[in-house]
Amino acid sequence: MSQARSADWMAFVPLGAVGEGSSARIRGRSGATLVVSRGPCVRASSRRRCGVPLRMQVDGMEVQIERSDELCVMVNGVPGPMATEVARAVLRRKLPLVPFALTGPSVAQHEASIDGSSEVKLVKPDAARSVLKQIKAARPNVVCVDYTHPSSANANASLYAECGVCYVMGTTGGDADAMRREVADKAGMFAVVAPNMAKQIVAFQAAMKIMAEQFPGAFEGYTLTVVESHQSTKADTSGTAKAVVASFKQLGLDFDVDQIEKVRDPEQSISRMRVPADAVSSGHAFHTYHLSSPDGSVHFEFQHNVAGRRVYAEGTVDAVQFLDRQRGSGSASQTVFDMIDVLRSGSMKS
Ligand SMILES: NC(=O)C1=CN([C@@H]2O[C@H](COP(=O)(O)OP(=O)(O)OC[C@H]3O[C@@H](n4cnc5c(N)ncnc54)[C@H](OP(=O)(O)O)[C@@H]3O)[C@@H](O)[C@H]2O)C=CC1
Ligand SMILES: O=C(O)C1=N[C@H](C(=O)O)C[C@H](O)C1
Repeated sequence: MSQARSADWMAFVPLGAVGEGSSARIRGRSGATLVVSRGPCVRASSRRRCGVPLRMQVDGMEVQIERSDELCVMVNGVPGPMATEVARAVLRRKLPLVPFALTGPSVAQHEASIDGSSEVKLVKPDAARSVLKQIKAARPNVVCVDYTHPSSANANASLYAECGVCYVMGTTGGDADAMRREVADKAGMFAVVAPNMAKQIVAFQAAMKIMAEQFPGAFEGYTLTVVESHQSTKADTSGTAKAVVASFKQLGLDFDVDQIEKVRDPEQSISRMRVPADAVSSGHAFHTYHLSSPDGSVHFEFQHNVAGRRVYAEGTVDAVQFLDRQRGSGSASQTVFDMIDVLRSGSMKS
């Protein structure tokens, strides 16, 4: 029985891990009981079940999912650092974490442990559709969180829409307009798409947007420089910087996102951007936006510097809970949101 793992909502047992004719009883975090037994399939029971359990085969395992209409969260991109951080935040908030995560094609491991307490089975892109459809069938109120790779953001968004799974898209570098159109066109779909989930940075983005809307052209003739430093593994130009640049353009600055300077060299991050050494590779986002008047006599500088990722993870879970309330509210006048909408709704906690 050493390989048998329990979640409150699912039996997740390699065939062969339980002896023929034997069974085991495991108590989950919320007190729900899981009964695992060897037979033609693995059987499980839970206090929250509603209806006949669904059986699925994943990577040589037979898994039985208890049906339930409670909110649960599937975090895709594990074992990537951002997805892992969100999975931790889901557990901290005591929300049910789906023990499956879509993962990248080159990921060698088959499972990941979240804080040593919850195991997540990693699902390669070729099995993603089948697994997601089955999870949706058993757990209609699942919400997916996507922290994957710029190159997979739109394909994953299309898959969520195809399966009717509401989602929070944190992955940057995709075509956000295409995602919004797809969600808007599909009945019952809700999504939050945003390049930054940190409450205070979202407030800064909102302030710049409001300034640009109320005072278009106020910085006409000024010059702008934008420099952003991130860990060397970051694939794209910061999506946050691109969003802020859109407001600067409305304020009259002649600037293209191609002019955003990216710092990905650890030495530069430390010496030039003053990133703490322990955050250089483990995760950081240091942004400086500098505006100068035509004669050089007036300067503005805006800066937001984040070490680590926890602030985004907390905001992401706020977005999940916001989406869950939206879809449950019965009013569907808006179905696609950004984090400014989430902030305005009062749903952001810290
Ligand atoms: N909105 C926000 O607040 C924030 C957004 N981000 C964004 O989140 C994204 C992820 O960041 P980070 O964790 O640092 O990135 P990493 O590139 O370090 O990790 C991404 C993970 O996703 C995996 N992956 C690749 N393709 C797929 C796929 N098709 N399906 C599922 N998983 C896949 C990768 O696997 P493999 O190694 O095989 O490629 C990797 O394990 C980035 O776009 C980043 O900009 C980050 C922080 C905050
Ligand atoms: O990749 C990251 O790390 C981050 N990505 C987001 C972005 O592209 O703006 C948000 C933050 O900068 C961290």
